[in-house]
Amino acid sequence: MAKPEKTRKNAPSKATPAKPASGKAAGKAPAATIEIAAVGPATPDVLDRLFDVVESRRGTDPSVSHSARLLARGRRKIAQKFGEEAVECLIEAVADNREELISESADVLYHLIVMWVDAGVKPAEVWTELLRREGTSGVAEKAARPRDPLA
Ligand SMILES: N=c1c2ncn([C@@H]3O[C@H](COP(=O)(O)OP(=O)(O)OP(=O)(O)O)[C@@H](O)[C@H]3O)c2ncn1[C@@H]1O[C@H](COP(=O)(O)O)[C@@H](O)[C@H]1O
Repeated sequence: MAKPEKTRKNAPSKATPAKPASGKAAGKAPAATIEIAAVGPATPDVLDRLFDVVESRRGTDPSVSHSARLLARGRRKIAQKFGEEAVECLIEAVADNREELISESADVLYHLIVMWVDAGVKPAEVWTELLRREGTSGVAEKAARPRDPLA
């Protein structure tokens, strides 16, 4: 049976695009900040805040918190949900559905954060790993790996 549409799907986006760059910034990639009406700027800080909220839900009433419900169901269920959301995300990417890709991406990030909470991984540990990789081309990193003689 087809699953009912998720409540968050196709919800009207509060995001409005940042103003076009001008002057020195023109031509550069857009900054990782967008203005959200009545909420404020959306930056990667939102992921840290989301982590704190999800972590605070651990052990609370699953009837009022989806995070509490997922955490109570355990690692396998959490991993399964993350996998499902990742597949839904890639389907929208392949279909070139931009708005749905944004919505599914948010689902993926939320479920990834639930997985971090369950596994005891802190966002700062992931940010540190990303910073460590910053500036190293993936091509160069792959070329520097020890070669597998059986490959
Ligand atoms: N970002 C999210 C978020 N994204 C998706 N979802 C929920 O994830 C659920 C996914 O629905 P599915 O039908 O795929 O999953 P399911 O209900 O587990 O179904 P089954 O697969 O078990 O049958 C929906 O209920 C969505 O609303 C989220 N729930 C919560 N958040 C954030 O987490 C915060 C805390 O939420 P609560 O823990 O619910 O208080 C919220 O304030 C939000 O910021």
